Amino acid sequence: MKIACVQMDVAFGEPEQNFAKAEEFIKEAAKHKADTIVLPEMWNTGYALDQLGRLADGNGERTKKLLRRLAKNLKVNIIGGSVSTKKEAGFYNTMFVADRNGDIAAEYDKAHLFKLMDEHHFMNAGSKANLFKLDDIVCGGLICYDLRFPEWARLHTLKGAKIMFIVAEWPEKRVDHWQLLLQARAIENQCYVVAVNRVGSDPNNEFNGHSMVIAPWGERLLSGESREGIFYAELDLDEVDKVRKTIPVFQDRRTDLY
Ligand SMILES: NC(=O)CCC(=O)C(=O)O
Repeated sequence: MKIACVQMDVAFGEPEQNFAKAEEFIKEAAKHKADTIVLPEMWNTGYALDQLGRLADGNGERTKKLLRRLAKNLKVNIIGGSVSTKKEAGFYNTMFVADRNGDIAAEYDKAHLFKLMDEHHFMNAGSKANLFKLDDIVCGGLICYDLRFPEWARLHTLKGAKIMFIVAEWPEKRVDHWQLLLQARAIENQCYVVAVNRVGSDPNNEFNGHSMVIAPWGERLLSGESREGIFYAELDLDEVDKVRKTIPVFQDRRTDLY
């Protein structure tokens, strides 16, 4: 599976600009024969949390329409990063996934809200896991701060995920945590981790990308520097089974102890 990580800058509180840019990036990645294209977190509005009443996507309709159209026309899978959505109960940080047929394969509301960026004052947390199939491969999808909760990633790999997609607006000042935690999640879960972070800045933070693709043995297949652009990597899914056979962590877990 050829992966395209769209490490884009997000215009703060400017969905029109961001929708146009995301579309251009997706088209460019499709030209490079990507199978699966991944966008970053909250790419429609950025963390313009006090403007969500005006800016958030109503039930994600605009986002779903864009992703479905592009996925179907270009015959690609799209992990739509996440967008701010307005649903009946309030605002959410929502990931939509569209498959090559143009169907929505997943809708996931971020489960862990990040207090340091005030998310809990404005957003509601989701409470469902995010498992979906792309080209017959079981995948999981997490959003940014979710990465700090190993049990959450584990729950997805216990249910069969071989690729974990993680989308983020993870500030530069903690990028060392980002890199280490991503590598740890890949090694401990013996799965591919595909992680896309934004670049640029908003009124509160600087973001320096470092999107990463990590193999199940822990090798960094991609470390996306700090510039805006698309970064590519190839996944060989047989590697997951090989690594899980070599060190059978999933069989050796002491479920009688924990
Ligand atoms: N957008 C987020 O959830 C940021 C998480 C983060 O920066 C962290 O350190 O965790």
